[in-house]
Amino acid sequence: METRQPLAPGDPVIEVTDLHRHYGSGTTGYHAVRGINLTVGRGELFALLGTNGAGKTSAMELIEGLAAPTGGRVRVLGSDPHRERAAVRPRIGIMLQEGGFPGDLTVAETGRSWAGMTSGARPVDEALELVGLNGRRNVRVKQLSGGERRRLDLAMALLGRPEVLFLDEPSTGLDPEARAAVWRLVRDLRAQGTTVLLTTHYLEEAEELADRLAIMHGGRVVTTGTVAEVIAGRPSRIGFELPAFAGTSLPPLAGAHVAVDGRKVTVQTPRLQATLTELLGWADRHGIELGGLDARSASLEEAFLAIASEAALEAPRPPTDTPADRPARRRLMGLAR
Ligand SMILES: Nc1ncnc2c1ncn2[C@@H]1O[C@H](COP(=O)(O)OP(=O)(O)OP(=O)(O)O)[C@@H](O)[C@H]1O
Repeated sequence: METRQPLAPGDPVIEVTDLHRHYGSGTTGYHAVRGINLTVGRGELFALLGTNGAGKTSAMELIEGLAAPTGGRVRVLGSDPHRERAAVRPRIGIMLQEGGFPGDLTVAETGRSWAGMTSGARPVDEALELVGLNGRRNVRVKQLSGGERRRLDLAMALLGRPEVLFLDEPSTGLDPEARAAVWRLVRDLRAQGTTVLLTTHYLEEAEELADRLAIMHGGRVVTTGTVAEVIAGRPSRIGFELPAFAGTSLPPLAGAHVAVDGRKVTVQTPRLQATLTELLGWADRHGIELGGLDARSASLEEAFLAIASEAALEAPRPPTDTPADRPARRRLMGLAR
């Protein structure tokens, strides 16, 4: 009989040490994952972000056990997910970027055939209900909209009632309402103790959901931490337009960086409140109206763009031809037609 190690909240569920992935060999080979380290605790939602081609999917596949690493070590629920996949697979759920389920099967038939390959711990109807697809049970997969297919991919990942859920760009192609519903579902699953590793291009999604995140570039993790930690130290921004005849020059704004483009002014400052107070006091004293005044703390998006452009100066260049890696991924899951 299967024995499950009881895990306490926060116990490491995913442990990745010095992970490498190399595709091909010689001059045509490419080192896509270059020594990443990360740990995800039980019930934690960790988001893997990065520029296109940063190596997120390549790393995810190794952590999911779909491929063997070139170097380094992965442990999921204490086991090697590739070599000990029979032990790990029933306890994890994987939502691929494109599920690739046969188009001629109906939603319910897809659920039944996929349930046969999982522990079957969650009934098909319950999984379809969770993603709002119960009303589409008798529709063929090829007749589903892109967003509905995405939700079917998620429902299939939930069938085994997984302890660890891997979500590869889960809300791509979803309308705002469906995206909000997926976020609610992911939050509920996490609240029930499910550990989630997620890749996304939507920084808002990471901001909404992630307990911690890592930003990858050129196969490496360039930054990791909570959203607040990643944003910390990034300057806030004040933008406004001066009137045609301001009649006086801007105040010194200690510690801030000021860029003037015609009448448009952008101020970057590590001390938003102090700089804004100084600026508004100056405008008030001189009777100057600051047009379109906008002051905001650094967002994850700004932090991401700054980090990515800093990292791009040092990162290796990827190959120019795009390999057909996604079909390979479906094949690894046993889904290719
Ligand atoms: N099968 C393969 N053979 C050779 N190179 C590959 C293969 N699969 C991926 N790569 C290369 O490895 C790099 C990382 O790709 P990967 O798909 O992991 O990045 P990603 O961060 O998921 O990108 P995206 O955000 O665009 O999905 C890319 O330069 C890609 O071209």
